[in-house]
Amino acid sequence: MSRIAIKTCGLSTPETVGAAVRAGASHLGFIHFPKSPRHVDADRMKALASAAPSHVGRVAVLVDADDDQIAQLTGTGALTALQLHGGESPARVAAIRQRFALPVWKAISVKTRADIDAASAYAGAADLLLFDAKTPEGTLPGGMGLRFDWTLLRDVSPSLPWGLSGGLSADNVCEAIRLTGAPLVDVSSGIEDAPGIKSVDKIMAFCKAVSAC
Ligand SMILES: O=C(O)c1ccccc1NCC(=O)[C@H](O)[C@H](O)COP(=O)(O)O
Repeated sequence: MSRIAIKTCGLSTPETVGAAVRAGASHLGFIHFPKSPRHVDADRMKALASAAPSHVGRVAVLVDADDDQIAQLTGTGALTALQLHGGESPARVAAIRQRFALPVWKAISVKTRADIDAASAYAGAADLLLFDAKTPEGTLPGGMGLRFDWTLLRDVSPSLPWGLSGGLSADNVCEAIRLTGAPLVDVSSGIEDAPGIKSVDKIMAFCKAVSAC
């Protein structure tokens, strides 16, 4: 496994889960958001997550989900974390973390340095911040293959564990890590042939690139 943690996100088949595990991903991400081409329903998510070995993190990605939706995914031990990728406030993040007793990752949409600075409001509420590119109004809040200006993270010491996301691929991930010092990288579009269609070859290439950085 690479010294940099890797989350391969938007997995929806046993084949690509297996490939990510073999390639050395530290975390597997599953999207539960019907508007996404990567959406998996609760039963499928639990089956995919349960099939992964216990040393690999299994993260459910949700967008402004209510407690009933979250309850359908949790409680079986299949998941190890919840990633909140909508407009959840610090208070809502803290409430979800307390009610569901799972670590919570909060995605932070970044366009400017102010977006990064404002993420300190999640200290004490979230367990990890995932800095991702801000996406255009009316599109998906993540998984768009867009990157932000990585130099915005220079000289930043986030108050929480953190990761970098948005527009990463095997070709650019080492530059991203060099510029930001990210301890965790998250990828979706960069390991796909088309939205929602993961590529085993690209999963392998991404993880190999990270471990060679
Ligand atoms: O991937 C999706 O379809 C998605 C939909 C709604 C909310 C979040 C979503 N993805 C979250 C992720 O963690 C992605 O890996 C992250 O945004 C990076 O995506 P990409 O730029 O495509 O690598």
